[in-house]
Amino acid sequence: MDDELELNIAAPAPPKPRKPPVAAPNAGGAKRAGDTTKPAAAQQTGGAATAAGQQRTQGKGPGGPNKGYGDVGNGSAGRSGGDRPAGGAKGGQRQDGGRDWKQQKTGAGGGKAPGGFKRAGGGKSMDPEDPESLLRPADDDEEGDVMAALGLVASKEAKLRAEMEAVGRAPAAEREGVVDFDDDGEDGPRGKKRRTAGPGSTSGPGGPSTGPGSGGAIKATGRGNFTPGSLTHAAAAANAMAAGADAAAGWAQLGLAGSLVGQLETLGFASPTPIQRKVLPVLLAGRDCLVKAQTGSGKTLCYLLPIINDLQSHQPRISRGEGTHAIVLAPTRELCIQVSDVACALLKRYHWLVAGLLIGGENRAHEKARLRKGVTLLAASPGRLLDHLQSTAAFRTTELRWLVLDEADRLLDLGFEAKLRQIVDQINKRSSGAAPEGRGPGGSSTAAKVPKPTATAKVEEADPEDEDEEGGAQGGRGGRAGPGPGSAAAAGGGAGSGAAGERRQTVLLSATLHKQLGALTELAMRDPAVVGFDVEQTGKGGVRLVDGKPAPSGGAGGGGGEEAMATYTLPSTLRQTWIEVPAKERLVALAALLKSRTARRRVGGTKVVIFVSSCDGVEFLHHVLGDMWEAVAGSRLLPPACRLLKLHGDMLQAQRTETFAGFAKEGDGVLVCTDVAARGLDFPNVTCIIQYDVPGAPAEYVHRVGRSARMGAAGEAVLVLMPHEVPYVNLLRSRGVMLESESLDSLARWLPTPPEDALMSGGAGGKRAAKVARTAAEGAARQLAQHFHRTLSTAVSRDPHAAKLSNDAFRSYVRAYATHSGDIKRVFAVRNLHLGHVAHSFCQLETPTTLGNSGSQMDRKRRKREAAEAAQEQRRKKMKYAARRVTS
Ligand SMILES: Nc1ncnc2c1ncn2[C@@H]1O[C@H](COP(=O)(O)OP(=O)(O)OP(=O)(O)O)[C@@H](O)[C@H]1O
Repeated sequence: MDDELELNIAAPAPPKPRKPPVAAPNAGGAKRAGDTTKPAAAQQTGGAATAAGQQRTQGKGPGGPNKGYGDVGNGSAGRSGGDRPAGGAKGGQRQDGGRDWKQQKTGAGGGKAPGGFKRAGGGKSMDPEDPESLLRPADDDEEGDVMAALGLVASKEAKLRAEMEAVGRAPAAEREGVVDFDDDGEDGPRGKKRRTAGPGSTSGPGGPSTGPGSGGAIKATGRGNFTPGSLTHAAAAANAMAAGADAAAGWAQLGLAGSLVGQLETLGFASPTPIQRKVLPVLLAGRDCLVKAQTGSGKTLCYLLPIINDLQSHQPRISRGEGTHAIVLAPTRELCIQVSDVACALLKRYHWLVAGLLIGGENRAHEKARLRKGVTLLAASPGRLLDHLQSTAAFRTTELRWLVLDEADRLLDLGFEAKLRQIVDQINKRSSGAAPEGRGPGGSSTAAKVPKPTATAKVEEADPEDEDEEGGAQGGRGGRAGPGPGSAAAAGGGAGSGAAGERRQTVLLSATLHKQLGALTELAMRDPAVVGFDVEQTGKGGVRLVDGKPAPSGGAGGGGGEEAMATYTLPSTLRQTWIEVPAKERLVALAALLKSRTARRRVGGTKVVIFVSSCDGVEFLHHVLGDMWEAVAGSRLLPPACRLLKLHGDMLQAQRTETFAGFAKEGDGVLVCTDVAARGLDFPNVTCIIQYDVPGAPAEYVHRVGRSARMGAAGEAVLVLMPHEVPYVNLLRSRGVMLESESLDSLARWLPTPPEDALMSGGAGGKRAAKVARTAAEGAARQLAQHFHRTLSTAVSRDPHAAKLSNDAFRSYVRAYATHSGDIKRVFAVRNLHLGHVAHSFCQLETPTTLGNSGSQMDRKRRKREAAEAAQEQRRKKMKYAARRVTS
């Protein structure tokens, strides 16, 4: 049976009974009656959507009734998907990469001379015009397959081109079940703040003051970037407002309560986006749902609105004492903060519903206290949630009705899969009345008396979230959080059945969701609707998701399989280019790109995000492009109002949160970051994404560039590639991602030039460069830039702090490079790196002969500990100072 391709995740799909919630003991909540139903309007809407033929429920094939799938939206039949990949655990990949490195070093004759580090041959040659050559195993050279694959790519390309031409810059079209928003045109006025308390509103602005943020459970205000009434992705809102009353009716027609519609208007969300129109009826009708939709298309409201609509409708009202009714899981802390902020804003009119946050890096004791009081809607990162599920007795989830996996493909990846399984297991145990370890059954009050597990205090240092982001557990500081496509397919038997599963609605969303079938089994979804996928009939009466073209036989090995075959749709307002840059010119090219992209200030601000593969890399660039640059060049690289910020997983949470909020509020700014900022973050007005270090799988590319061109705004993404990396462009193309090329020479006027005095003091080389500078020939710009680079490198080598940053960054870069997996590894093979030139781009005057220890897990932990100690010392000094002032 072709069970690898089929979604076999559903139990029979009876209408989900809503059990009357069981009031938590000692929670003070009166027993409620009649709270089991959804609002009638919601049900009607859901029904209407079904009747309208949007929804096709298939099922009851030979494989059992649990193969039923509703396809909402695009139902066109397509080709079957790819195979399950052949494993490719990260650890193995890394070892593999390590071997590459060692072999290369020894094979190249000791590696003393820079050239000695260059690849010592090996590896099958790739045809840059043939993306399929990247997918085949090295020994697969059957001509028939090649021609077939090329034919597929060519036809896919032709189709995409035709589509792009047809769409042009025209209004939004929904292609392949994914929504575009370019009908929203240019930026418009922001949504006016209107204080419209809808009919169902129970507490208007003047209502009880205990908003969701005031209960102690939320620290929303000022943390995230969501400020009610200050939508900066105003295109959709403007468009909707232009439609006037009709637009406002849009929310109500979907079946949302009047009070919620009123709050949406207050916040400036005048009408639903296309993806919201599709998803809301499904969720309001009580179904589970898988959603694949473009970055920046409004997926957050797709799940928050049905959740809030559901929670606010209960009579008698839900009380905090009942514990948590909805959990939203997200892979990064910042994304959790963002979701929690939006939830808080939407909950303003429902003071009895409380939103909160559980993320690594925060104080556990405070979180426990909040959980004890009760948090109705939780945004959580997996590690910290699991931690509390296992150790916080007062954390009540018996009433859990909603489980949302935002960026689900990332959460189902290797790094998170085990945690996710344990989370679902814990939730199911609790919901079915079984007590978590060390607790008496059910009763929270009993449980609350259980002595605090001693392990809890100890884990304060060994933060489980260390392993969550940036592939920490595998790659350390220099590690890459590459998705292990299909990795979750190894999940065992479903754990999510029984009472818990029956009551719970589960939602999975991502711009790059694909078929992690095994892990979906764990989630026990029933009869989930799918939005944004193609589906097709299987020969056995079932239905399966179709996402792109099938994998060539034999697969890509390692990281191929399902993800390898996925195709993606990006906002048509996003201009995507790639630029080929030799390794040794990378840094000056980056400087030129930055200058060119920040030179002109856009209305609303100019923001650039630079993606780098390691935390060390971020630290190095932040120092060199900031302070160091100014010292060497005599002037700032960036315009005066443009701040340079950094964000990575090794920063203390307080610094991370500050940067996150700061960059969101900033008018102009440049953020150097790792992939910790690649998913879900909604920084307003990001005008350009620069991928300085290559992403891993195409899905990572999609999420990185998705930080720009959100909600119909214009944006740009530039991918910097070394010559040997150019075939990646074709790989992207085969996934439906089309890039134009830009040449380094087109940036000539922005390349840095050394100050005249530096030239004159630079010996014979400098004098020659000075002469070139005076002739001002355009072709000389790169030469001059090289000279500037040497001056900069000398300055770095003389400054011990900068030299250390440079060393660490170089090593982490090479380590991260070695962790590329699957088909990507054929393009980004570490043996293809000219290490001498790469070292040069990190301002090294000589090629390091050893990769040393930087980037190791231990090293990473040590640095984090040191940073924490330094911060504590600073706090201590501040308190001492404050105390002295008080006494004097
Ligand atoms: N109906 C709407 N009208 C106007 N703006 C909206 C609407 N819905 C969402 N937005 C805004 O659109 C932006 C993008 O939304 P959101 O972050 O939910 O996108 P997303 O699809 O989850 O993106 P990603 O895939 O990157 O996570 C946000 O600034 C949000 O406030």
